[in-house]
Amino acid sequence: MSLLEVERINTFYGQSHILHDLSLTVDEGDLVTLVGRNGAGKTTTLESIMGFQTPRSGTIRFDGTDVTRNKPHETSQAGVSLIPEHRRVFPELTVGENLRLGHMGHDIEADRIDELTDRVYGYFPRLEEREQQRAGQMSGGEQQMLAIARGLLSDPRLLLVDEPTEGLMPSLVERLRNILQQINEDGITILLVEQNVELALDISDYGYVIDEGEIKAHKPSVELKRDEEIKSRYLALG
Ligand SMILES: Nc1ncnc2c1ncn2[C@@H]1O[C@H](COP(=O)(O)OP(=O)(O)OP(=O)(O)O)[C@@H](O)[C@H]1O
Repeated sequence: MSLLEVERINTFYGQSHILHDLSLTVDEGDLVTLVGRNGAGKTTTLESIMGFQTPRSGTIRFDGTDVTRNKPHETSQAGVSLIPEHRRVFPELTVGENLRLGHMGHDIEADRIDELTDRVYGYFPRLEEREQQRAGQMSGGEQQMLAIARGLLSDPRLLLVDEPTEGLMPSLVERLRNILQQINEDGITILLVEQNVELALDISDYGYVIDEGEIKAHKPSVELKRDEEIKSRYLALG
C-alpha cells in the first residue's frame, strides 16, 4: 500500500472539467514530483488531495483511509500539509506567531512541538533570528521558508509543496532545493509541484507529467530526464 493513492479522480470548477480520471501514488519516504505546463491542473490536483476541491468521482486514500470527502482541516489532522503557492504567511503576525499557527488545531504534545520547532530552526536558522519580526517585513524568500516551516509544525507525514521556488533568486532556489531534500531524508514524504522541471526531476525519485488535467506519463525521474519526446511535448523543454 502506498501512503497516498489517488485513483481516477475527476475534479470540476463549476461546469469546467479540470482533472480527468487522474491517478497517482506516492510511496512512504519518496519525493515525487508532478510537472506540467501552466494551467495543466497541478494546483487543482494538490487542492483535491487536501480537500479544498472535492472530486466528483474517484477516490483519494491516505495511509489506507478514504479522505476523498475530507475538509482540509481533517486531511491536515490525518497527517498531510499543503504549502500553497505564493507563500501565504500572515504579514501582520511575527515569525514566531506564524509558526505557532502551524500546530494549532493539532493534538501535538508540548515536547513534540519543541522538537519540531528545533528541527525547523535547524533547516531555517534565519527564522529563529527573526522570531520577533513581522512576517510582512521579510523578503519573499524568507516568507517562503516561513511558509514551509509552518507547514512542518503540524508534524505531517506527507508534505504537498506547490511551486516553492517561484520568484526566488538563484541562490535561494539552490538552498531551498537542499532543504527539501533534507526534509525528505529526515523521513517526510513529499509531493512537489514545480515549474522548474530540471530541479524537480533532479531531486525526485519519481515523476508524473500532467497535461490538460490528464497524466500523460509517469516513470522514475532519471528516466523522465532522458525522455526528450515527453519533455518537448508536455514540458516545453529540450
Ligand atoms: N477557481 C477556478 N475557477 C475556474 N477555473 C479555474 C480555477 N482555478 C483554476 N482554474 C482552471 O483550471 C485549470 C487548471 O489550473 P491549475 O491552477 O490547477 O493549473 P496549474 O498546472 O497549477 O497551473 P499554474 O502553474 O499556472 O498554477 C486552468 O485551466 C485554470 O484556468
